[in-house]
Amino acid sequence: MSAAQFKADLRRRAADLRAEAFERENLTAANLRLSAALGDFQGQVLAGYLAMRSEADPALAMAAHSGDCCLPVVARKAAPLIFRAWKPGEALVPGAFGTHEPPQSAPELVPQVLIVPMLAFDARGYRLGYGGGFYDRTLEALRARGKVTAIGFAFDAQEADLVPVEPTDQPLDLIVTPTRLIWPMAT
Ligand SMILES: Nc1nc2c(c(=O)[nH]1)N(C=O)[C@@H](CNc1ccc(C(=O)N[C@@H](CCC(=O)O)C(=O)O)cc1)CN2
Ligand SMILES: Nc1ncnc2c1ncn2[C@@H]1O[C@H](COP(=O)(O)OP(=O)(O)OP(=O)(O)O)[C@@H](O)[C@H]1O
Repeated sequence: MSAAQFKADLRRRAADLRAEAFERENLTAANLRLSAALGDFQGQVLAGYLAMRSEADPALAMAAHSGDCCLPVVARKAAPLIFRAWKPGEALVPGAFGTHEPPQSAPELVPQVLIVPMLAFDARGYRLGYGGGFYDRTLEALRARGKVTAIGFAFDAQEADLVPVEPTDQPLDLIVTPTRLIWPMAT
């Protein structure tokens, strides 16, 4: 089975596991842990996300961040995401794939630290998203420009033994769950 097929299979199972975890997990605890981790990045531009489906919602940690915040915007398919400035409570407009995004009038920002959503992760820091390759392309482009920190935010139940890896996959620098801070092991 190819990594891509295996990923598609894992995606379906991971979505079910995440939905179950979403019902029982404590997002306040998770956000406190995320906020603590973001303490090292005060004053830096933070990219968060607007939680969809059963994603762990980072809204509290975004609101507590001391520094500019932005949200991802799908500029086009098979391209890196762009980011537009946003503060909790500000208006959003409908975007691609059922997302919501800041309006075009919001300035484009280049994040220095990102909270990254996902379906599954492993202890090496590899992650599985919805399959668009958006965060992989985005992190590749940002890392080519300079220092950037990618923090995965997830429920513990989203940990997989080994997420299948393709050459284009960009690993996470840190993963925050309601109970743990995971510093990915070198591969
Ligand atoms: N909250 C959140 N915002 C985000 C992302 C995300 O993963 N989570 N993105 C991360 O990239 C970008 C949006 N990309 C997305 C890509 C695909 C799907 C999606 O629903 N895919 C379908 C399959 C669609 C198809 O095959 O045509 C699915 O998963 O069922 C959603 C968002 C930017 N904003
Ligand atoms: N930097 C890149 N350049 C070219 N193709 C890429 C790049 N990054 C990812 N891809 C391609 O995009 C496709 C989807 O990637 P993948 O399955 O890793 O997405 P994902 O991590 O689940 O999604 P996302 O990053 O949007 O949350 C793969 O076929 C991969 O080959």
